[in-house]
Amino acid sequence: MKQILLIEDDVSFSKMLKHFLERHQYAVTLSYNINSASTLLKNQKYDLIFTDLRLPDGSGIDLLKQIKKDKNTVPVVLMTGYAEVSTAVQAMKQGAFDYISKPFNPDEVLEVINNALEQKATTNSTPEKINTDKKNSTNTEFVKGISAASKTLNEYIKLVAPTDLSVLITGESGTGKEVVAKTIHLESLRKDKPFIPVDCGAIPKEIASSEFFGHKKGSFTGATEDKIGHFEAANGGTLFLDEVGNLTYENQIQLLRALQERKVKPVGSNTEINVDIRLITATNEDLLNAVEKGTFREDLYHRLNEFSIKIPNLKERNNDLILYADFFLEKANKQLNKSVIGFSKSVLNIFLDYAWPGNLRELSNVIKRATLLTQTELIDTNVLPSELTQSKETAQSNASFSTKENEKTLIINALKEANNNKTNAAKLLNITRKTLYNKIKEYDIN
Ligand SMILES: Nc1ncnc2c1ncn2[C@@H]1O[C@H](COP(=O)(O)OP(=O)(O)OP(=O)(O)O)[C@@H](O)[C@H]1O
Repeated sequence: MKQILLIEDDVSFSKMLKHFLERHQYAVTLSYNINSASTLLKNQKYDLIFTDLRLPDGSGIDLLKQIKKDKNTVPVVLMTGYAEVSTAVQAMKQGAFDYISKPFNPDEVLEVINNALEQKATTNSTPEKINTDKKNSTNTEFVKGISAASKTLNEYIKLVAPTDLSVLITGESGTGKEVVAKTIHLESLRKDKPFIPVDCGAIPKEIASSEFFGHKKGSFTGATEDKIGHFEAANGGTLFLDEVGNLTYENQIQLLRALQERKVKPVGSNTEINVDIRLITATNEDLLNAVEKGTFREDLYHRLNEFSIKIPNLKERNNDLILYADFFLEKANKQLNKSVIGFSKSVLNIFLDYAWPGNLRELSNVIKRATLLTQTELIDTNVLPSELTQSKETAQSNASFSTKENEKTLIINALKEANNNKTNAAKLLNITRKTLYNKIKEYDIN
């Protein structure tokens, strides 16, 4: 029988909860303050800790910190009053498994407990809940989306990564082409070798061969030192050529030759160097069109395009938006040393309605700026750039219905994604479980 330590100073409420849990086959030990809970924790192992936020001798967060300090991996769930939700969210950032706000719905309690115990069974380490769920095992800053478009993308990445196929990544600016290239590298057998990104659009054509293949000291004016080229630097690993459509015809020939022969010769050298690289390229222009126009070599195009991946625009993966917004907020908080908790409802609606022409990069920038400007716990509309709020105003007259519809669809999708698990669906939507329950009722979702 699973052991739960329940810490709650409201005697009648704690007894009621204890009976309820015992009826559901849990063994419950009661404690009314932090002091006695700490003693109990020293002497016995529990599977779960359920603690009130406010206790007579301190806060549930103090206890949580102590538990984490002792490297105890027991999941901690906080119970809060409605007004304390923001503190509870902070607690989750400190490693609490979840929080549940009073008054409880019995189903909610059981669901949270099941989730916490399941999590405990599958992990031996402290749960860094939100982030580990979203990131892949290689620990890049790659958030896996949950929309259908993202799922296909993730599937392609997973399939192609362990091969040595050349990958051509296409997608609009800011959709994450470089992040995907890096993720492929990190999920490949070459992950311990270098990943060398090169922006082909930024290399003047006169020095492109020296950049790619290196040069010998004195081989041309200005060559004051030997220089290692990108191919050699990437040896054993992955070379990522961004904006590959910008290469001149002559550079394309040199590149093709190096890829075919797997050898490079630094400018001014007589010796060829063997190179073993995996090539990933990216472009936001239509390379096939360039091939048709004769500005991009067809043989090189096929050499680069052994496998192609198209990254969807952010608008095509609206269901991922809140997930990404949450990720960028966490990142901005860390970078700016702030602790903004989330977004107001109107901001989320604006985010969901906006076209995001600059894709994930624009979302990231908007959130970083808003985080910097926010003096309260939530990002509100007053810190959004005018292009977002203006487009909302013009859209507002005919979009209020679609916003509600949007919300309902988002909730249904999140529930589907989470296999009907309300806790996980609420997390995907970045709302509390309580709000999710209310909305399920409001929209009459089964
Ligand atoms: N899956 C993802 N998870 C987390 N962050 C992401 C993801 N995809 C993109 N980003 C972030 O979005 C921003 C843009 O990504 P990136 O530079 O890879 O886009 P890009 O398509 O290569 O852009 P460009 O075409 O302008 O070179 C970066 O800040 C990146 O960290």
